[in-house]
Amino acid sequence: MKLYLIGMPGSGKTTLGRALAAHYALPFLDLDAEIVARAGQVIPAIFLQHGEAHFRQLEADVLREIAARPGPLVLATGGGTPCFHNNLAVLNAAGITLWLDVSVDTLAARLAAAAETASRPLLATAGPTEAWLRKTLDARKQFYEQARLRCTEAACSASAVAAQFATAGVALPPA
Ligand SMILES: Nc1ncnc2c1ncn2[C@@H]1O[C@H](COP(=O)(O)OP(=O)(O)OP(=O)(O)O)[C@@H](O)[C@H]1O
Ligand SMILES: O=C(O)C1=C[C@@H](O)[C@@H](O)[C@H](O)C1
Ligand SMILES: [Mg+2]
Repeated sequence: MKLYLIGMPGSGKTTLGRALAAHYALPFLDLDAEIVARAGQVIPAIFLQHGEAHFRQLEADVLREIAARPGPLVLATGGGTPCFHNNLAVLNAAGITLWLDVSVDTLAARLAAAAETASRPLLATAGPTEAWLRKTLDARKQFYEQARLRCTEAACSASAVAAQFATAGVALPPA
């Protein structure tokens, strides 16, 4: 069983993904990091040199490769992953999707640091962070809502999510 974390930039997919992988003793992968390794360029450079459409194609290709691998893993997706190239269908077909449903206020506070913005090209070029987050969440919610499971902000810790999985009968290795 593969576990796929989806949600807005700053919602904590990478952070929670690492924690859940440790909790269940599963391999952890971060889709953004896999794309960087494949392209040999950091994400802002991919956007700058080749544009978003090229990034989205790479993202879709690498996602499908990971989904086709045998064995369980935890994958932190990119913020936009479920919203392009029918990726949501791939995610829901091959594993359990979990949406980290975090408020715009919290996202804005977490992403306020300059280093957080610089590594996220859509944010870096968008103008005021909070307005971009609100507009983007409005557009993406229809995709995120199709996740099989959802954690709201206070319950997005590894222990709370593991308890939710146990209740939902999600078949992951015992912690
Ligand atoms: N539960 C949490 N409580 C407080 N801060 C958090 C929490 N989860 C993540 N953060 C912080 O928020 C920032 C963004 O987290 P993270 O990189 O895990 O988000 P992400 O969803 O992977 O973002 P992206 O989509 O851009 O890759 C980091 O500085 C991280 O330390
Ligand atoms: O929200 C988005 O569309 C993105 C989020 C990041 O995880 C990266 O995948 C990239 O910067 C695009
Ligand atoms: Mg991340």
